Amino acid sequence: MELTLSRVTKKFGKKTALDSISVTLREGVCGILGANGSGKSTLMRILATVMRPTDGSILLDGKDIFQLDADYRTLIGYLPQQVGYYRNFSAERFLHYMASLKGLTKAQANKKVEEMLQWVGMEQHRHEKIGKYSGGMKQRIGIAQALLNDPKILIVDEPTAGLDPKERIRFRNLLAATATNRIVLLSTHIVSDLEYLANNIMIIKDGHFVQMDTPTALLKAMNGNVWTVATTNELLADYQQNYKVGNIIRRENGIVVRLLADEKPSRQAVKAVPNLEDLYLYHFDDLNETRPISLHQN
Ligand SMILES: Nc1ncnc2c1ncn2[C@@H]1O[C@H](COP(=O)(O)OP(=O)(O)OP(=O)(O)O)[C@@H](O)[C@H]1O
Repeated sequence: MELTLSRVTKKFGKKTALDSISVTLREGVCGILGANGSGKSTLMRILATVMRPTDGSILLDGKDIFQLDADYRTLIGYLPQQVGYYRNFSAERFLHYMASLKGLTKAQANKKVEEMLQWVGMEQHRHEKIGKYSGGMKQRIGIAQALLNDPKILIVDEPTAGLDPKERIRFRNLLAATATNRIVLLSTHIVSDLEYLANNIMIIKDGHFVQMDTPTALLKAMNGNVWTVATTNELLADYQQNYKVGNIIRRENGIVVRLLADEKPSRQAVKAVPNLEDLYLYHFDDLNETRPISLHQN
């Protein structure tokens, strides 16, 4: 199965949210990595056919998804960033409602709702109202509804935003278990979501396609660009001014800075093994703005 995007463009008035994206997606998890506002949700909405592109085409095995229409929609599962849950519905009622919208028969729905409630560990909460659920519980019901029709293409938009670490890991594990024999598209700006999950990572920036490759290949390309440097408080500002700086670790006898540089930034710098945070920092340069630098006290 192949989903082929050719020159997919989306404009909102003068704003170009997606600019001529061409890429082919195959089975496995593809993580779409981009800073806030880079166009991830727009791309997901278009792939879910909630929105049409201004230009370009998307073919599923050679057929236009908008022409396939309902035949395409029966193949997809979509968990949007914001789900309009019915707060007064219980999980069980909500899943039955979604199953009927997806065209499952009563017998199919009974079987699938039961299976999903158990799979996401919500069987004990099935009669409670969704309005009372935690963020993580809502996301588990969200992924359950997306999988009711056993979709061949699963689209999940920033599913772990706002979840606590335990729920995030739980959700990631659920997603990992769904990845065989489907195209799974997962948008995120949280790199750790992709570490264990993604077969491929697509990087988009300001609506542009930057690159797509396996995490291993993306990290290999950064070999020799990531360094750690033991320094002092006084010299820290210099490094921050001249390099993209990631984690700063404070130790009793000084500071260790992780930074990106094409060449050895100082005599005492030591080459580090690149990780996905470095990749994010390399492309987006806004680690310091979007997330506070973690100050580990050793
Ligand atoms: N309906 C809309 N009308 C006007 N502009 C929009 C609309 N939807 C998105 N945009 C703009 O398009 C750009 C891409 O937005 P999009 O929501 O796709 O980004 P994103 O990467 O998903 O961001 P986030 O991580 O914050 O959700 C942004 O500049 C956004 O303001």
